[in-house]
Amino acid sequence: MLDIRDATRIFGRKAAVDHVSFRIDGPAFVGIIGRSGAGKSTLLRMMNGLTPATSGRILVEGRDVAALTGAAARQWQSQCAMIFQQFNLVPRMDVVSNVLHGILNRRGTLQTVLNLWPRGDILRALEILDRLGIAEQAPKRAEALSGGQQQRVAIARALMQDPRIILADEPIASLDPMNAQIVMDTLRRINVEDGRMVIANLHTLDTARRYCDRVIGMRDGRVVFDGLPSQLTTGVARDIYGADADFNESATSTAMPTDTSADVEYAARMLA
Ligand SMILES: Nc1ncnc2c1ncn2[C@@H]1O[C@H](COP(=O)(O)OP(=O)(O)OP(=O)(O)O)[C@@H](O)[C@H]1O
Repeated sequence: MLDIRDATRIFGRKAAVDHVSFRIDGPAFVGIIGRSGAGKSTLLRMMNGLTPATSGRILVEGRDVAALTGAAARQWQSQCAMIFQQFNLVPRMDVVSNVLHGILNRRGTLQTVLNLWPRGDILRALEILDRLGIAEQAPKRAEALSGGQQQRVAIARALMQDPRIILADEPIASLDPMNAQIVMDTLRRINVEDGRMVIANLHTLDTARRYCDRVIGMRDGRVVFDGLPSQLTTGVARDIYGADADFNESATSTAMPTDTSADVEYAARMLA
């Protein structure tokens, strides 16, 4: 379904993404790992057109989405939702309006300015929030929510687009372990229950091992590992991260400590 061929992005004289090729058939959960600057974000942004490719092709069912412009590019972006580390919500706006913003580009300017939404869209936004366990937060301002709740609102906004692919750029890097687990469980549920492909840049190995069907390791813009989580040994990880012999992978751990936050009950339900 997604076939990346020789995708390259050059900034100045540096190749941030350097002749990357891989193919994903079907709705897999794929993790991309690598040290800071390896090219993970640039690759993700190339997939949905936020960063144009310098060369190469990104084929989705045979169509090169890297070559799209104008309305066709925007239409592809709506099928390929993106989630960011910093959530990218409108902080002073209520949660349900933030979710409705997922379909902003399908609406007229006047409706948008007046913040008028069809009843059907509002009900769908509330349904999605309910599914993600945060329906009771709908009337609150986004800025009043915890980081984990805000990331779930961002996921709800992505789902509002009804995307085929969800691209998550370090979705849990700003969260404590409990919320990180809730957000990853949520993404996994969407992947399994809806059959949507999820590609997530992850900064911790244990998360990649635990949630992904497949892991791609990047180093200096290139793919240096592409395999199953079980093949991601400490030696392989050391190679991906370019770390020396005293590489300690527990430093990249998000293991969950005992915690009694308000989200524990929801986490327990998700994990049951
Ligand atoms: N807009 C830009 N202009 C110039 N250089 C850029 C730009 N975006 C990324 N780069 C460079 O491209 C390289 C890859 O960056 P990228 O953000 O894709 O890496 P990353 O693996 O996602 O790192 P991190 O985990 O720190 O986000 C880096 O050297 C970065 O400085």
